[in-house]
Amino acid sequence: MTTVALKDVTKVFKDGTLAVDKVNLDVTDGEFMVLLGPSGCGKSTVLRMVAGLEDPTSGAVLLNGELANDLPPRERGVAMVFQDFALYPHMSVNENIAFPLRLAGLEPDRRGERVADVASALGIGDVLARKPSQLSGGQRQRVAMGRAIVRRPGLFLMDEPLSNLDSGLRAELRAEISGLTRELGVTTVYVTHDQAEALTMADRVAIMRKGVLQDVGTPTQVYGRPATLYVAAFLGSPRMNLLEASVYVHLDRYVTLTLGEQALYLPWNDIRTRAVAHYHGERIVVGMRAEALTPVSPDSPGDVLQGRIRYLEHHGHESLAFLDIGATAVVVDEMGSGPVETPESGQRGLRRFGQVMQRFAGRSGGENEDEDGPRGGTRTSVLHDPGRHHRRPAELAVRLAPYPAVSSGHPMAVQVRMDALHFFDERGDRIDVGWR
Ligand SMILES: Nc1ncnc2c1ncn2[C@@H]1O[C@H](COP(=O)(O)OP(=O)(O)OP(=O)(O)O)[C@@H](O)[C@H]1O
Repeated sequence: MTTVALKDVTKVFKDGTLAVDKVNLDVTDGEFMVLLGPSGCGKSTVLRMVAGLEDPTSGAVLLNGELANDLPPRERGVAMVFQDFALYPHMSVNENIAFPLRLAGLEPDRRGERVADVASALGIGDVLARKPSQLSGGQRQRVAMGRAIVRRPGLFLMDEPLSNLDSGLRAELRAEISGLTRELGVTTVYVTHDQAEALTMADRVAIMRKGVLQDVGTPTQVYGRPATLYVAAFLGSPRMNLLEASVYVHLDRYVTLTLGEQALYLPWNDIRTRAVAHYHGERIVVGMRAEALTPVSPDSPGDVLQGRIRYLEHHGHESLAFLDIGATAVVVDEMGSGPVETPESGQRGLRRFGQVMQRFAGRSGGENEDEDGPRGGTRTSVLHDPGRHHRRPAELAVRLAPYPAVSSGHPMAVQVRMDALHFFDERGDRIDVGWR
């Protein structure tokens, strides 16, 4: 059995880079925990501190409830699998997998049995005599996995193990890896920047941004009830529509959410209305995923937003329409990576890269200079900071059947599923509406 606990773990590198900022996380026995976040957010540093390859600057790493800060890596009972899995090129697959057992002094017969078991579980039993150069990328990664599990570790640490593989193989291997670790009952911490990997493989997902843990929960929880605007924007494809809304309370009747030129109404008897009513006279962010929006005819009654198609994207199995609804979108710096505010750290360069990419994708209406979203960076308001550009005209993403008989410029109305709305305050934290 292995449990992992991080208590207020912080890592500041020698050059002053704050890579991990007071992270608290519990991984239970047998759990498959995925650390998810963009490049540079500190995921690998967390993993390396659990492995003992990096010392925390402050805070505690506990393994099975015991303080492990000073425990050497080899005494931690962990096996690591990296993105660039280094196999010994001169050894056969068999010898590669058996290597840790040889080091541990296991007899040849027992080694052979263990290797055969592992190889058959991973579907590489027929290539045991080959050298790594004679294997496909997927087979090589399976051998690396085999070498990690053959020692029967208490804890697997995997750092982007699939990122060098093509997408078909990734999908196949992610099912295999999560199936295998569950079968073995081994506690696993798995690092990725790929939300599909996280949502399909994890028992729970821990989402990081700029060294700060944003949210921890089952895939359903973090997708269905994101704790911050950042998590809301990071998870899901297409991205959640995040619209700036002004709140106005009509006591005992309803609450108006004004979205630019249009409005939605929350009836007073709706359980969520009271929580949102606290923001009377203020601006909040209303989140709506594409699945909460259904195209309807323009004269339909009810919770309907009117718009015009700005552009269409065809994805084969579906098409997406992006509607201009005369509202303002809140842009979260989801590409922002790197550590928390250290001026010399290249942060600005990374941001600028994000801006260039956004412009390249035709998605930027503002300059986005110095963006800082929720839980990370300088924690400024995402809504009320006149010196920063966090907004642009909203392009409401709506799902349509493949190749619909509409085109850019067409008017379109969408019915909003009011029970599927998400609300965030000016700091980007979820407004607790007392349900879900
Ligand atoms: N030895 C080091 N010295 C200084 N800074 C470092 C060092 N190692 C990592 N960093 C910085 O710490 C931050 C977190 O890095 P880390 O590798 O943990 O991120 P990550 O989320 O795993 O990113 P990626 O997915 O790109 O590997 C980054 O800004 C990185 O540049």
